[in-house]
Amino acid sequence: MMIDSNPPLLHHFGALSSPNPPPPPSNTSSNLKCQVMEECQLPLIDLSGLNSNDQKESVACAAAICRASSEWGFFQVVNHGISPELLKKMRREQELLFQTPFERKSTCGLLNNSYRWGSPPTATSPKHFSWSEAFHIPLTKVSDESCYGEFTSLREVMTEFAAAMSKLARLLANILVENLRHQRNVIDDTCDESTCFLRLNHYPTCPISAEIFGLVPHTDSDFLTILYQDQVGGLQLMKDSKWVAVKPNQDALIVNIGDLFQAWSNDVYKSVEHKVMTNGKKERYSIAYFLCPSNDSLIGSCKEPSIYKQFTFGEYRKQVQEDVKKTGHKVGLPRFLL
Ligand SMILES: C=C1C[C@]23C[C@@]1(O)CC[C@H]2[C@@]12CC[C@H](O)[C@@](C)(C(=O)O1)[C@H]2[C@@H]3C(=O)O
Ligand SMILES: O=C(O)CCC(=O)C(=O)O
Ligand SMILES: [Fe+2]
Repeated sequence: MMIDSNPPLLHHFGALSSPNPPPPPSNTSSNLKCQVMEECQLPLIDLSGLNSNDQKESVACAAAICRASSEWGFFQVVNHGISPELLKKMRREQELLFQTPFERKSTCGLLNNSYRWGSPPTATSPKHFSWSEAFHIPLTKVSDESCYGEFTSLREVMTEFAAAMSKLARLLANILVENLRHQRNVIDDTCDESTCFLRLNHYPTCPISAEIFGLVPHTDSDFLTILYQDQVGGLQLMKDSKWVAVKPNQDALIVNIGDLFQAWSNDVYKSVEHKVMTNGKKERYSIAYFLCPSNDSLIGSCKEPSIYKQFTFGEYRKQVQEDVKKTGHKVGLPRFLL
């Protein structure tokens, strides 16, 4: 019997689509507009500017971060302080992890039992289905020996990787907070090691159609996300009401603003919708670091009049989960408009 490392995506997708053969996900109006895909270079920011002795240069670098967060909600950073060796080691461990037989990944308690595939499990239509698998791990569990079984080297590398991503995420988030001249340090007050997440994503090749989602369109529910992707491509984001494809850059990490920074900044920083499209020939890997606060953290606007009701992060997550369960998709911030 052949042992498969991939989850039964084809079987599950087929069951959601009828008649035979399965059609691609039905196009929303915004998807229809993107038949000819534009590829974009995200704003590229060299973080070595932040350490410059020339104050003008460090101020300009911080300003570029804030401008991109407001105009694009997305940017890429080079000279980010995470060594290429560590990134390479992390990718190798990620590949080995996902090559583990599906039965084992999904049942043996690996990484805090955080394995998921084709999510959400409640998807009833192809347009809510994600052709991917992931481990979504709370940072508190990253160094926990009991989460790894025989994957001992994964633990060592992932602990180092998570620490480096945390440091970078905090650096960027604090620049964004300071830019709005806010007194309280919202990041240091609400986020710590125990509240953030690391998500290891794997997008197996998809033999059906390039119009199937690797990850359904969504915004991230955090303050900000740092993404380490491979060179395959497939990430797309909304820019000026059009889907544009992100051109991979092997020296860069991608940063995107999440819903909490949009709410806190009263729409100055933008949490932009993004998605991943599948590839028929090449599998794809990425890792996302989510800078999240504790569930009881109150998120309110840093200035008046506020566009959104105040909410705790716990309330926000609950609402997202309820919406995904009921409607198949995340509604997000519009639920909290005043
Ligand atoms: C299918 C879904 C799971 C997800 C919410 C969503 O409707 C869309 C994308 C998913 C995502 C990706 C980023 C974060 O990991 C996450 C917590 C989020 O806010 O959107 C997850 C959601 C999830 O895994 O529950
Ligand atoms: O894999 C990617 O490029 C994006 C992943 C993502 O959006 C997420 O994990 O929230
Ligand atoms: Fe995302």
